[in-house]
Amino acid sequence: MAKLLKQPVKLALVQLACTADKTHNLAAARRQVLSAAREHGARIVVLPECFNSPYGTPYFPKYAETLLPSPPSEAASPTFHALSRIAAEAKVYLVGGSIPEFEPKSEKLFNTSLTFGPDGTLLATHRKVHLFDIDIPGKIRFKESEVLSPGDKVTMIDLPEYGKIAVAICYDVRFPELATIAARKGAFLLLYPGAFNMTTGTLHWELLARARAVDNQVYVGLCSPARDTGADYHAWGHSLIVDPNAAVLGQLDEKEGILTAELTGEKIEETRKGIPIYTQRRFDVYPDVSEEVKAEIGNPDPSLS
Ligand SMILES: O=C(O)CCC(=O)C(=O)O
Repeated sequence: MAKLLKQPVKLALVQLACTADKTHNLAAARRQVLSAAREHGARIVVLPECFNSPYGTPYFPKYAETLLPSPPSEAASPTFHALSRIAAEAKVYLVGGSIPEFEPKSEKLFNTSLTFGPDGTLLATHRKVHLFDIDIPGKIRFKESEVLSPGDKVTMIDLPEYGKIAVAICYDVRFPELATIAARKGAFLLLYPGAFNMTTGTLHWELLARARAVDNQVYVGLCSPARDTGADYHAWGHSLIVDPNAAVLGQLDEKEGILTAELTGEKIEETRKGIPIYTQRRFDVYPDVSEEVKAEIGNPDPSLS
């Protein structure tokens, strides 16, 4: 089998303290990404979900930027241009967390992640596919779909010197299908900018990272904003990197910080050799039940039915 990860690579997750001031957030992101590259030697750097705004449905329209047609003007998307410049300055692959995006043609809002290469070119755009709609009485109610529309694709990105990675956003991590398709298409690393909360963070954050890793025998990184108890939404923090055997290589607490880990192809190969689920799958006994499920519960986005 061809090597999934061609050479070792240092990954950094930047757990940024995100404020209501976009200009401040972009300057802070630049400082931290440069530090991840220059002081920690990272070549892939990740920012958190909604890193340049507070997280919450009232904020999405207010902070949204227009990305299409691409490339957007500086006025339409200051964040697009800031991320492109930061990636080129730091000479890293930069998974730019996510930002609220406004698409003028459809007049829809999306939660969108932009990834740039070390020369500052845009490599991929991922719009959050699964919107965060939950209601746990007495704990948390959140309905992204009141304001946002979902994306519709698995996002794979080819990093020529290393191999393929996949990017998705926060609630997307709860859907094993997305991760497994990405892994089967050859991703060595699944990255999720995310902002879990104080209820589901304790319950599921680490569990989901480890689950996606053990399901697929690939590296997984979840990158959160730092917790701000003065904000409306209290992010869980605890950004973490998990290896293909589901061991946690490192995890931050709730404060601002940079987490790094060295990823190697040998670890993926050793894991898959020891527990060879990769070649033991029984596709002959896994029927595609998606049509039956859609017939029973409908499509989550009625516009897709
Ligand atoms: O899945 C969860 O519990 C949290 C998801 C979330 O915070 C998000 O999608 O932004």
